[in-house]
Amino acid sequence: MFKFFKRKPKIEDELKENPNQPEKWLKLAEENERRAPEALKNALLYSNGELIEEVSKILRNLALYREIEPYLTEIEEKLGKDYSSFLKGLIEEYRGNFQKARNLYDVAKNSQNEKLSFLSNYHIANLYIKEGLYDLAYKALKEIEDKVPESYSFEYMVKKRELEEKLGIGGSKIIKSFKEGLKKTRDALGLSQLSGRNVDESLFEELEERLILADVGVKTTLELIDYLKKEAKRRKIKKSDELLELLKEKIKEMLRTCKGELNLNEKPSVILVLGVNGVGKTTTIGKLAKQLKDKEYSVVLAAADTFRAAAIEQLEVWAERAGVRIVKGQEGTDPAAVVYDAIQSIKAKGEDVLIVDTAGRLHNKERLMREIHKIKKVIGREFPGQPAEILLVLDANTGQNAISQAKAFKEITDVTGIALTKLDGTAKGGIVIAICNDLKVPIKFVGIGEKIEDLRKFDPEEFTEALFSE
Ligand SMILES: Nc1nc2c(ncn2[C@@H]2O[C@H](COP(=O)(O)OP(=O)(O)OP(=O)(O)O)[C@@H](O)[C@H]2O)c(=O)[nH]1
Repeated sequence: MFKFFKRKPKIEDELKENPNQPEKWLKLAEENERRAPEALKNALLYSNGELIEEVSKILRNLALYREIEPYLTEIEEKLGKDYSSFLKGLIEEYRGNFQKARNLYDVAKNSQNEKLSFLSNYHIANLYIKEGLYDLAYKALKEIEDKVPESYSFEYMVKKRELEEKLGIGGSKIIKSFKEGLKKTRDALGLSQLSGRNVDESLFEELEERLILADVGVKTTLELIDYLKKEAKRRKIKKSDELLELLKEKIKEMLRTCKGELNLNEKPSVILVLGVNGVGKTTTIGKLAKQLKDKEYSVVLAAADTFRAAAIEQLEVWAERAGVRIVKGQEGTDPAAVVYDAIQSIKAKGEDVLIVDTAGRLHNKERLMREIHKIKKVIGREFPGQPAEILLVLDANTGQNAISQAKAFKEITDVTGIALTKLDGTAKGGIVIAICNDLKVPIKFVGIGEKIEDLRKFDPEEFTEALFSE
């Protein structure tokens, strides 16, 4: 007997019979692209909005943004403005109108439907990421961290972790002491007081004033303000928070060009340290010696600032503190002779790093120039191509003066890196941006206190975040 084979009813027939099967409308949308827009609309309506996540995924996969538009009015009437705004947001995002999309998601993000609220914030965060506004993206993600649906949990976690990496937060990347160290500058800049304002001429003027007060320097300040004005116009930025985000990312971009590792590729590596008296040269040498020793380098100091006995003694104190050897001469000894002795000594003992302290009398430039050239010659004769690093120590408190000092030293010798001290004691931390932008010399270290551990490798993200974030 032939069993009568009942043809499996087509989805359409089943839905004709009973349209209230939202999952089936989804399936129809996936199988029949021509009917997909109407099917997605029905899936959404018959599920009373619960299938918004699945509907938006199919909409995105099939790029049916134009085709869904005719159904938005009915969706708004039956489900509400939050749903139609979210879908319009998807359409604008697809078209690359990020600002418009964000405004539409803003309407949907407070929806009663937790999933719709999550999706709207998630899309807002993604748009901020696309525009490089990482802090705002992170804030948007943080707002929804307890609303993440299972289907998004991995993707959400990865995105959040990536942002934490970019922003250098979480973990101990922005160390407390560093943030404290920059408190005076952060307070002086007072950028958080500019939050929630409209973007207008008075805001730009106030921002300009604060940047100059923090010693960013007129040239760099005007460059930054000019950039912000152009970008605010191009991106149609209305709120100060987005503008400040842009400023932060621009400063990071600027400072990244000044990031540099200490050059220790040779053995031994000779580091020549320059700087006028009082900037913190000896202290910085002590801190650096300790840091390198902690990294298993064997370090020797050469007291080639023989002009004053006090300088020799002071270096001895720091050598003691850091637990490293020191080679010195008598007060008044030829500095190059001290360096020669130090070189013979480390050649005999096979140490890794020689840090040479030099005199800091810039007022007698001719003499200083002769001294430094002679020292460099002795070093170069013994170790061709060295010194490996010529580190100029500048005092952040001296503000724009530090720049003229740096320019003077650059006339005497090439400078391969800067150590900027006393950032903790100054409200003029903006000098870091000015030095970077004016001198184009890598900033290798910043000093943030008198203690031996108060020397940080310069990290543009860490520095900028510490300037901006409370
Ligand atoms: N707050 C603070 N003080 C610092 C920092 N670096 C150095 N100092 C202080 O600045 C003063 C001068 O430091 P020195 O290392 O003696 O400066 P120098 O360049 O060697 O000066 P001379 O010894 O005269 O050659 C000292 O009191 C240091 O403790 C820093 O990063 N923060």
